[in-house]
Amino acid sequence: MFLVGLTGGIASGKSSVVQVFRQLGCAVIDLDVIARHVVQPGYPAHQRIVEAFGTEVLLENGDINRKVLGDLIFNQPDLRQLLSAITHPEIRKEMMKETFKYFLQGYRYVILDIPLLFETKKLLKYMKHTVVVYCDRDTQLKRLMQRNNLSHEDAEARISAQLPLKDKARMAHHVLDNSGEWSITKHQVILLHAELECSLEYLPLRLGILTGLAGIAGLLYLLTRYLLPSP
Ligand SMILES: Nc1ncnc2c1ncn2[C@@H]1O[C@H](COP(=O)(O)OP(=O)(O)OP(=O)(O)O)[C@@H](O)[C@H]1O
Repeated sequence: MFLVGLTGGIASGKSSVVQVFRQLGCAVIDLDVIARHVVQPGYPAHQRIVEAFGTEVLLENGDINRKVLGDLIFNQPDLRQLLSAITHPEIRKEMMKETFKYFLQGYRYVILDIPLLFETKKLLKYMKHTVVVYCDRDTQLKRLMQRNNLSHEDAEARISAQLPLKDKARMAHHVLDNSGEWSITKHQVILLHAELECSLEYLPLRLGILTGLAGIAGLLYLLTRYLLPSP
């Protein structure tokens, strides 16, 4: 099995593309969903956040108040780093668990939907392929204004706060150009899925694990056959 990191920019069409991959039967892990999951009450990261930032970051029902926490770390690199140090290992653990689950189910590749794949870079080394859902800036602006009911100025500000999509596209192995009709994008997704599904890059890990398991089974057999006293 191998990992495929998928990213894009605000309103570039990432969620729409992920939906097609899911419809094609692909395994998809959404890092945003995991990030929200690991800070739920009862999870270790939740407790550490309360210890580090105080109970003022909690809602009445005990959930983390993401807005308050976000405001607290805004422009405070030390606090932002502290929050990352608490949450990132938990997110990675959960990601590994989900990936292993898909490995056992026999998937050849798993898509990781990671909004900040190229900005944080930490997960890049695990990705065999990277995919950027791209669209030209005018289209991105128009779709963002329409979807979020934003003024031209607000939409511009949100797009400008991100790494330019053109730069991300330059860094990716595959670019899905979502500037045009949806049917054209959908066709690109189908082609990419076929390419990834045909790739033999899933074999080394699968063979490695199978060889490891066969080795352990062989060792256990030898131990029981020759080392344990016969009844
Ligand atoms: N090819 C297309 N033609 C027309 N509209 C599109 C196309 N692709 C996406 N859209 C619309 O553009 C908007 C943004 O798409 P989507 O929500 O998939 O983007 P996103 O990258 O997941 O956004 P974000 O990361 O900000 O949540 C949605 O309203 C979607 O319906």
